[in-house]
Amino acid sequence: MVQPSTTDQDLSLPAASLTTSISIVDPPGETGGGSSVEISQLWFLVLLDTSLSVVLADGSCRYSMIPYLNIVKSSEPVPVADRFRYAMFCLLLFLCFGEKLDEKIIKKIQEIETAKLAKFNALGVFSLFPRLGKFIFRKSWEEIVNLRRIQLSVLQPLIKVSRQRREKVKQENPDEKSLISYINSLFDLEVKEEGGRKLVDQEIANLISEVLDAGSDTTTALFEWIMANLVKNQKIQEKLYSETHGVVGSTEEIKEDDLEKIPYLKAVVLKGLRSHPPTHFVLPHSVKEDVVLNDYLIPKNALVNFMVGEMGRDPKVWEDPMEFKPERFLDDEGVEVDITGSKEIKMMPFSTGTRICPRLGLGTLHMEYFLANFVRDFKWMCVEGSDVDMSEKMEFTIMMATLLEEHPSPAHHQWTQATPA
Ligand code: HEM
Repeated sequence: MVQPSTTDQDLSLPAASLTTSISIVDPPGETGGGSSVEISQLWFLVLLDTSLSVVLADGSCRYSMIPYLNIVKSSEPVPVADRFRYAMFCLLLFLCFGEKLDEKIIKKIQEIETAKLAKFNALGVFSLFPRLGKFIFRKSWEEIVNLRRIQLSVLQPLIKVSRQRREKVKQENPDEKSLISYINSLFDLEVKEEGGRKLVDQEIANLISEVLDAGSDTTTALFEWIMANLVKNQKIQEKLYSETHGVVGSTEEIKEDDLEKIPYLKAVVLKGLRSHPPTHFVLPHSVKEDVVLNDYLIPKNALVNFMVGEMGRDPKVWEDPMEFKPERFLDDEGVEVDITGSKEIKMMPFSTGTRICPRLGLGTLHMEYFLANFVRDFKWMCVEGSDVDMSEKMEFTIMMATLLEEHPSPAHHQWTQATPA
């Protein structure tokens, strides 16, 4: 979800975490089984060797493979969500700046974002009412403001370099139609209400920070929930594997165009979005005029929110709502469900209306891409004798209460869940 800032408009949203033992074995139907080192290497490779979204000047969006071949060998269990979140940070920073940043800078930016969100979450319900929150939690608020200063000091040099580069390219070729990045589009933005002025660095830093938070935690939470469900529901995992394998085979890389050919993959992602939406509320909205709804008066400017989590789990709308049944999203013609709210609202993980998540397509694409690659390359299982703990924990998004961990072992590669804190 969107990064809470220190303006009155922002809020931080709830989240949850998981604990289980999971081992990776050969995909169904495959023979042989790589050694632990090979599997270990592949695991990290799959996480970090990822496609990056590249938006062209004509508005088209393409994925090009830009590898993050950051193979890590570790004998310690590694929290899966942390690795995934880092991979998302790499992706999103590339999207923002149009270039692969130095790893140290990526980690620094991530560290500041994480600290900021943690502080904001600590405000609890007062994050919804920043004016009050500022007053009651003065010290925490000062810390948040300080973190934002540090954040600006890290982002500002990057913004400066990008701005100079942009100006140089424009001078040399005013009709330049090459690759653009998010930051370049921000440089071109004009604030009409304020005489067409351009955005200042602090505003650009805020918008970049918003994308990082909105795009990393949401996707990470959803990924962890879907993987946990696939571990619990082996038949569904096998079906997903065979449908994915049927389209791409075992040797080829799964590309964006391939994802379109795997309706079952889309159904699995939709199922995850329905019963484990990363945020159980949207950002606060308000009505512009007094409105009467079902005999209730909603006064002008009153804050309004929606119980997104409850909607997707409503037994009046969804039979056996917590059952993992991706089939219910499929009909003879493929995937059948409207998640934008334009026809009906049975679930709204991305919200609806004019403030609907602006990167709904990108979020779904990331999820499908990672899941397809994960399931095509490995079989994910609980380590014998353990089960997945599906309790929820509220953070910035709804995470698993016990962290899912990847745990290298001499015999084979395993995942275990961390002991709940
Ligand atoms: C599974 C993935 C995602 C989910 C479930 C999700 C969900 C949401 C929701 C519920 C909102 C609030 C809308 C409202 O208040 O009405 C939102 C806003 C937003 N999301 Fe996403 N999102 C996802 C991925 C992403 C990604 C990948 C990006 C960026 C790369 C992104 C960028 C944003 C931004 C910038 C906003 C704020 C829009 C505004 O202020 O009007 N989201 N998202």
